[in-house]
This record gives sequence, C-alpha cells and structure tokens, in this order.
Amino acid sequence: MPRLAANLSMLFNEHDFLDRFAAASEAGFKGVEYLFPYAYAPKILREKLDDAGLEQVLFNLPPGDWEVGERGLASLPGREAEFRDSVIEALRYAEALNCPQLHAMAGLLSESANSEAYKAHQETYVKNLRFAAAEAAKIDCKVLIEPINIRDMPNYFLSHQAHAMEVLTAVGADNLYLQFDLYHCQIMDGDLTHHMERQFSSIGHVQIAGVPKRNEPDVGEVNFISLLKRLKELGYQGWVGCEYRPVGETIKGLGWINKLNIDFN
Ligand SMILES: O=C(O)[C@@H](O)C(=O)CO
Ligand SMILES: [Mg+2]
Repeated sequence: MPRLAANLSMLFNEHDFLDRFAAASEAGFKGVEYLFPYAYAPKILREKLDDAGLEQVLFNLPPGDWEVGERGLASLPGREAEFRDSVIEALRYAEALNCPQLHAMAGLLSESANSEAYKAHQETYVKNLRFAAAEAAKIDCKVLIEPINIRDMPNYFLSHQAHAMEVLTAVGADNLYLQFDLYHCQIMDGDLTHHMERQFSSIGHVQIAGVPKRNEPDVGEVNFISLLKRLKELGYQGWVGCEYRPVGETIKGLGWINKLNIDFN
C-alpha cells in the first residue's frame, strides 16, 4: 500500500526544522523526507523521529556547496573523491536513521557544454553511481536518481525521464532506482501516466506537487487523484513524498488528501 510522507524541507515551514517532525506526526503523517540532515547530529534526528513515531523515508547525499549554487556531485568529473566521501557520510546517517533510500543529486552541466564535456559527465555519473550503489547495498539501502526540471534548476544534468532510464541501465545495479517526481516530469516530459506505467519497475520513490507553481497537488493542471489511483492499481508499495510549497498554512492545505479517497496509511 502506498503511504504519504511529509517533505519537511517544504511542509510545516511555520515551525523550526526540528519541530516539524512533531507537526507532521500530529497531522497524521507516518513518514518524513527532507533534503539534507547534515546540520544536525544523527542522534538528534533519531530522537525526533522516535518521539514523533515517524519513519525516515529519504534524504539526499551532501550536494557540494549548495550556497554557491552546486546541486550535487554525482556527474562532476574531478570531484570523485568528494563524491565518495559524500556517500560514506550519507550512509552513516542512513544507518542511524534507518533510512532505506538516498537521493544522489547529479550536479550541473552548462547548456553550452560540448559533447566531450557531456560524455565526461555521463561516464563519471555512471561510475560514481556504481560506487554509491555498491556501498549502499552493504546496509541494504537503495540509491535514487531524480530527473529535475531545468526551469527550477537550470543546467541540471539529469532532467529527462529517458536519460534517467538510460543511466539506470548503464549502471546496472540492483539497488539503483528512479525517484519519480511527477512535478518535474510534467514540466519536462509530460505524459505522466504513460511514464509511470512504463517505468514502474524502476520506481523506488514518488514525489508530488501541483504544476506549475509547486503548491498543493490539487492546485494546478495535473489530476493527482487519477495518477495516485493508477499508482495504487499498479501495485506501488513505496512512499509518496509530499514535496510542495503550501499556498498558506500547511495544515489548511492538507484537504487534498481527503479528496483522494484512497487509503494511504
Ligand atoms: O524535487 C526536488 O527538488 C527534490 O526531490 C530534490 O531532491 C532536489 O532538490
Ligand atoms: Mg523531488
């Protein structure tokens, strides 16, 4: 049965980060995800999860220098040692938080880059992901890759579903999966039901938001009731991350969950 996870980087921003765990639990969520745990000791996050009765569903590998605009290391030639360290650090947290999956962000490649540069990124990406998957397998953890739309994240190396599928095949690791974010897919590729059906066996995690403004899933152009029903019919057993920016107060915007008429617990 699919279950809904609160994305604490976007939801419950009315509260300080560490107070969002309790807020998510009080709102009925059983799992949480967020971008990065690294500002806090694993012990502190473990306590927050335990106190709130929550599962840690997902977080990202260290992404390089986020403040200066870096968005992941996985495809960056010359940064392999740093990438490997980031895998080890993420796995230390994953073990402490009992987190079953980690997102490895690809990094950026300028639109004007030539085919040689593209090839170097692709080769680095495949090799790095092989390393990450092998390390993660030691603690029974999955590694995820996520196509991200280039309107929100210009020059992101992995922006199309077809590219992600190509990379999964090239890496060939049993524990490497697709993080299928319907918001990004709608912006870059459209044809959401078709992508969900075709890629189903590669999907490790799903995320949702309304399009185009990344607000509540029932705000905007996409029919999430239909998509989530189809996901359930396909037999999805994983989590659906609620990764959207609430229009107003988080709690007031949760009414879309009742409209689903699907059991997500
Ligand atoms: O979709 C997103 O933005 C996230 O899932 C992420 O990991 C990178 O920002
Ligand atoms: Mg996402």
